[in-house]
Amino acid sequence: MTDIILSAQGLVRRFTARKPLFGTPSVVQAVSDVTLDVRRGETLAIVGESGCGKSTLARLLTRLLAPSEGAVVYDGRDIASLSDTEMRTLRRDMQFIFQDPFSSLNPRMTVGALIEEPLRIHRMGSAPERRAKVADLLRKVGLRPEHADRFPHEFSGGQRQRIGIARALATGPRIVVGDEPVSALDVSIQAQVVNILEDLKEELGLTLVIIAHDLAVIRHISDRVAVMYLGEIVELGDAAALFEKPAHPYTETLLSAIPIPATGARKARSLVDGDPPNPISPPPGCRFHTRCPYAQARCRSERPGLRTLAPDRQVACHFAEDLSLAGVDATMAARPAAAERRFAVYSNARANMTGAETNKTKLPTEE
Ligand SMILES: Nc1ncnc2c1ncn2[C@@H]1O[C@H](COP(=O)(O)OP(=O)(O)OP(=O)(O)O)[C@@H](O)[C@H]1O
Repeated sequence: MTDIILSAQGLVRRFTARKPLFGTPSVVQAVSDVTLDVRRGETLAIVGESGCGKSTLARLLTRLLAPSEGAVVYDGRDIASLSDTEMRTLRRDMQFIFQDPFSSLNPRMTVGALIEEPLRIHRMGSAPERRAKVADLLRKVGLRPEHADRFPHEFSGGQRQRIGIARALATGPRIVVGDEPVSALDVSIQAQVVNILEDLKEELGLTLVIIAHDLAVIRHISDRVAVMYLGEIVELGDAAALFEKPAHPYTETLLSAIPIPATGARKARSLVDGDPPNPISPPPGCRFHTRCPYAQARCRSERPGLRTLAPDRQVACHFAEDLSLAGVDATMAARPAAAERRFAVYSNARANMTGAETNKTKLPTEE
């Protein structure tokens, strides 16, 4: 048995969008050539701003969506080639937790019926066995068996997401993919739900893929992190090392938006402003160059591929060595030496640009 349970191989997914003024169809490449392995038993987080293609990638991985190009391989088999019977097994093995616990649960079904539904679809167990299973699942997610007779609207957002988790676990999956499973919840509830997921992952030996736009949410539970920008993975690696030393300027930006716990409410200032470019016409060269404080001529013309920078670290940046190995980290505001080194890298990069080419950027100063 290999330690890779699921892998994306050169995945591309295009959507046809309509231009509002002329009605001419245009194509959005939501996922562009993504290659990624999910290791058995790990928690892999996929992070990035809204619109970068995270949900599309999650749907491709679970076959809720078919790729335009590339393949998804589960346990050594391309899932596009599975027979109907094998596909049913795959549906049992892979479950999805949706972002919005308010709209993803049918309001007309009792909680018990909602959790039991996947068991009935897959013809698993007799009616009494299914009822016992529902009670067990409710307990597992911190609810009570008698909650089975109530309806979703009787529960808070956090409780509804627990119901969503119980439903996802009903068939005994091996992989659970959570598409921003806590982002619709109050911040105070998010950690509770994330912790439940993590505990269940350990208890049941699951593999977890968690989609998030906020690194703070996944900081303590992920083993590895994949950072996406405009449809591409720009950095991938061991979570602790990546949080300690981001190698891609975009990862650094995401990290700099996380509050620093030791200093209370203070935040390090984000390095880039504005929205990402329109995915219908992504910039040439490195897609991040229009917002990157370190961008140089090469970045505007040459697209960097994902390459291995260190063991368990891949990055798509021409200058990753210069930037990451300079000792930059997200807490630079509290570490003057690191901030100075970063400023040196930043100044050198800026010195190589002409005034007209310089991106609109902020210096990495404290708030
Ligand atoms: N069915 C669709 N038709 C047309 N365009 C789509 C469709 N689904 C996604 N897109 C586009 O693909 C890009 C990626 O969308 P996706 O939802 O995967 O991003 P995301 O990172 O998950 O964003 P969010 O966090 O907002 O859900 C976006 O530009 C989006 O508008």
